[in-house]
Amino acid sequence: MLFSDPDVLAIFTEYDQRHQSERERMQQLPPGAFGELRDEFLLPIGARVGGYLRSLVIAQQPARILELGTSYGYSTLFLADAARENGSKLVSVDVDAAKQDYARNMMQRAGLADHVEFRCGDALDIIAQDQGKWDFVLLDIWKNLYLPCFDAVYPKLAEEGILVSDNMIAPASAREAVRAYRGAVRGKPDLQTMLLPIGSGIEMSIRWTEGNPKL
Ligand SMILES: C[S@@+](CC[C@H](N)C(=O)[O-])C[C@H]1O[C@@H](n2cnc3c(N)ncnc32)[C@H](O)[C@@H]1O
Repeated sequence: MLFSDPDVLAIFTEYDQRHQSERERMQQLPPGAFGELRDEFLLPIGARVGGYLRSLVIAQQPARILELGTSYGYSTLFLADAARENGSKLVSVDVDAAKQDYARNMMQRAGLADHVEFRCGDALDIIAQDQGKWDFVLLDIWKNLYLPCFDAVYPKLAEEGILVSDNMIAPASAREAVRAYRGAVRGKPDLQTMLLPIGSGIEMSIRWTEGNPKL
């Protein structure tokens, strides 16, 4: 079972049902129509990645978690549930206020609202405005923004902090942006990085700086 709390599980089931019906709708769209409609869809990380990230966060116990790309709150549900378990602070960022309102309502109904702070605005501005370090970052916004977001968030990734990015394998249309992102990540000598074949492909990068006494 993904969630033991029945209120959280009920909200996950709602997301899952919406996702199933959206998949059918997506398959019926005429070629080229998706681009204009993409904000109507959840575009979620999926249950396997969500479950993996929830376990990872509970195991790592990050003090501060940053989610770039709230959308309607599907991935937020997994991170907020883990944040509650740990007493971590989760900040979730999206430029679309209506989607965040939906996500906020879902987190309230799940009983997780006290464990998420929603920040609405451009991810690059919000990253720049926050002076603290991040112990866990989920990067899941539009793929052309992966590289600038990485450049902005990398200096703020804590020692032993984990950066996870979604869509490293699919969709194929994101490949070019993903390659540029992966190249930049691999250029940083203090990041250890692994591509995991889970869901649409996630990459996990951990900061281990030379001189860390654990090395
Ligand atoms: C793929 S969706 C996120 C899906 C979500 N993580 C989930 O699993 O349900 C990408 C999101 O990035 C947001 N986004 C796009 N450009 C942005 C920007 N410049 N700043 C912040 N969010 C942005 C979009 O509004 C969209 O909701």
